[in-house]
Amino acid sequence: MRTAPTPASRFDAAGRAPQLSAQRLTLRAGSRTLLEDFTHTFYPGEIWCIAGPNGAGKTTLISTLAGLMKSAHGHVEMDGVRLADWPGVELAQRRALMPQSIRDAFSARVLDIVLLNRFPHLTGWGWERDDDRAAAQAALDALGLAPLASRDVLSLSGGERQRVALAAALCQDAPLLLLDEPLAHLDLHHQIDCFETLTHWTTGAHAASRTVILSCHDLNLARRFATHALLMDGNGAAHAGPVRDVLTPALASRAFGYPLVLIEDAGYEALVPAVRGGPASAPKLL
Ligand SMILES: Nc1ncnc2c1ncn2[C@@H]1O[C@H](COP(=O)(O)OP(=O)(O)OP(=O)(O)O)[C@@H](O)[C@H]1O
Repeated sequence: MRTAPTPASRFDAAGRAPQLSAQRLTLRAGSRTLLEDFTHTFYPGEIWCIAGPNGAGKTTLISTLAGLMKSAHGHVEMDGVRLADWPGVELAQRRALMPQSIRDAFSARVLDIVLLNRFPHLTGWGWERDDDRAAAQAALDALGLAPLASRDVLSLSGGERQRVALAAALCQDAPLLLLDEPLAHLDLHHQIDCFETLTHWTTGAHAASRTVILSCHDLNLARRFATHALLMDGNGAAHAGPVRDVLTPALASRAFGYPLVLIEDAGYEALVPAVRGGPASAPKLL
């Protein structure tokens, strides 16, 4: 989707102020253009799934939206201000990033690892206060991790460590969550728990202030739990919009280079890979 830049102060039809906006963003990796001239505004109350094939540029985009990578062209604004103009601590109070991979270099209790993400809120000598410890405990509770609070982080399984990383991002208490493959290593039950936690996090009293942008390879969970999707093809183009308008058989087949069909049963829908030589309903790739 390539659209003209819009003023950062633009409100949507529901009167919501933009939380994050990409203005004419172009992302490159070596000689490849991953995303070209992309302009889009993200509003509070939305859960965005960034989808696309391996190497399409999902991590690159999330890192750029977080202000950790420079774009080749264009810029990103948060609350109407360019990311580059935000002081570091204030930026960390406004957006939390969960990276794709975490490597722990030392032993530490799970609770203390989660508490590290309270750093943008610490004052004075930098010691955490009761409300910081309460925030860390609440984040662990939200993801069913309270029983692991005293465990050494080095002893966790891959899925447990992934959920602790998500708890740490939640504990940062920033209204914008940028999550790079938060479902990686999680079994189906915990993937759904994770999405339900994020849905709860962005609805109700918080719908006017909180946004989630995550990358995810499971198109069906995205169709069920995300409100919007951004589908990258890795060659510069992207489609952005309501999740069911974007993660369609036609658009997803083209982006992933494999025909997908949408099957429906008892009110449920699923995008599944077409069987080679199977029924003619599978879309032909253009
Ligand atoms: N320094 C670099 N030089 C050249 N290419 C790079 C460099 N860094 C990253 N890339 C390439 O940029 C592309 C986008 O990488 P990115 O990690 O953003 O993709 P992704 O969509 O998140 O992939 P995945 O689904 O595999 O996690 C990849 O093809 C990667 O090899």
